[in-house]
Amino acid sequence: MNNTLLEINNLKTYFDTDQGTVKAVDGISFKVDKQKTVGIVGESGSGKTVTAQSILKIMPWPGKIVEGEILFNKDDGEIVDIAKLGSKSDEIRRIRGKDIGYIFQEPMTSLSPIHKIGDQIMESILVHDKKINKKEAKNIAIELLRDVGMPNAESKVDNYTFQLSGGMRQRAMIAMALANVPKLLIADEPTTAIDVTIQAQILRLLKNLQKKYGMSILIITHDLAVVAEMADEVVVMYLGKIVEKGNVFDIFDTPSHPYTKALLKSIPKKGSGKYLETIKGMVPDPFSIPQGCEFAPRCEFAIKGVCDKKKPPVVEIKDGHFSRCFLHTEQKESKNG
Ligand SMILES: Nc1ncnc2c1ncn2[C@@H]1O[C@H](COP(=O)(O)OP(=O)(O)OP(=O)(O)O)[C@@H](O)[C@H]1O
Repeated sequence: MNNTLLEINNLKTYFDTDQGTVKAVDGISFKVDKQKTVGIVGESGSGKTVTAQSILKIMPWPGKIVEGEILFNKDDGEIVDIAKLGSKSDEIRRIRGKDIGYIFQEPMTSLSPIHKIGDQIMESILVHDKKINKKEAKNIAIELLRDVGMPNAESKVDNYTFQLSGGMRQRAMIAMALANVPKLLIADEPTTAIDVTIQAQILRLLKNLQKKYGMSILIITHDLAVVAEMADEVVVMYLGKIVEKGNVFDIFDTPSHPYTKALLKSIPKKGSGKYLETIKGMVPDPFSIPQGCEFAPRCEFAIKGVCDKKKPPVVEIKDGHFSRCFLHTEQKESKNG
């Protein structure tokens, strides 16, 4: 795992509810290499957020990791399996605050309304680094706020969240996530709640900060345009499973899975003035998963008697480019079974 920061193997996170089991994440595997960006895309309900929550061990009740590994490569070369850590253990608290930073769609889930933003950033630094005193921590907080493009960082450090605009709150949350220079930044729909001009600024900012701090980023979005802009590697999820993964060129230039192709058709083309094609049908109810390929009921290429009957194999189309689809094996032998 020398060059790999995070390696997820066959992860399954299920919710046992009164109505049945929701297999929110159902056997996914992917890697995040050092200083690289991986984008996870998929429609609502595909399991993107639960994947991020599993990595941090913050799944809402009754979410539970039932199988698989989440291997995290620590500084000293030690590998920790986060899947095996207790959600309240000292180790996961250290990893959450120090090694993995996270930002969400809604800043108020990680910012407190009753403390000054500077105090919140300082607190996070002081908890994890006993050698730093308060004054130094405040200077780091100001520097971080400058880094994230907060105007008048010296005075904003003493503001409460209600005194900030939406874009500024987003920046404060990013500063907070970066407080301890994490090795991995998880960004779950980081720009969905803010307006389009600010979105582009925030994405550019994340890229610059990645260079400055040498971080890896795991970005979660339903917006393929964001992935095209940010990601080196792309993971496409549908109903808890990875249907296709590969590098950003594989996915955008030679997409293979019908679901990825359909998602790509739904991206607006600049200046084309064309209406977007939406993917027909709806994501199935998690309690009535199709017997065969999960996407078959919506797939225009589905083969009757095959795709609606059995689960498709994962096929490696070319080095590092995988697709979970019968269309590959119907014509040629699967390399991966
Ligand atoms: N607390 C919970 N109890 C039961 N099921 C849950 C819970 N949280 C999430 N799920 C289910 O897990 C599945 C995956 O949800 P998840 O939020 O990861 O999807 P997503 O791809 O992030 O979608 P979105 O883009 O809408 O956030 C969904 O079927 C969802 O209903």
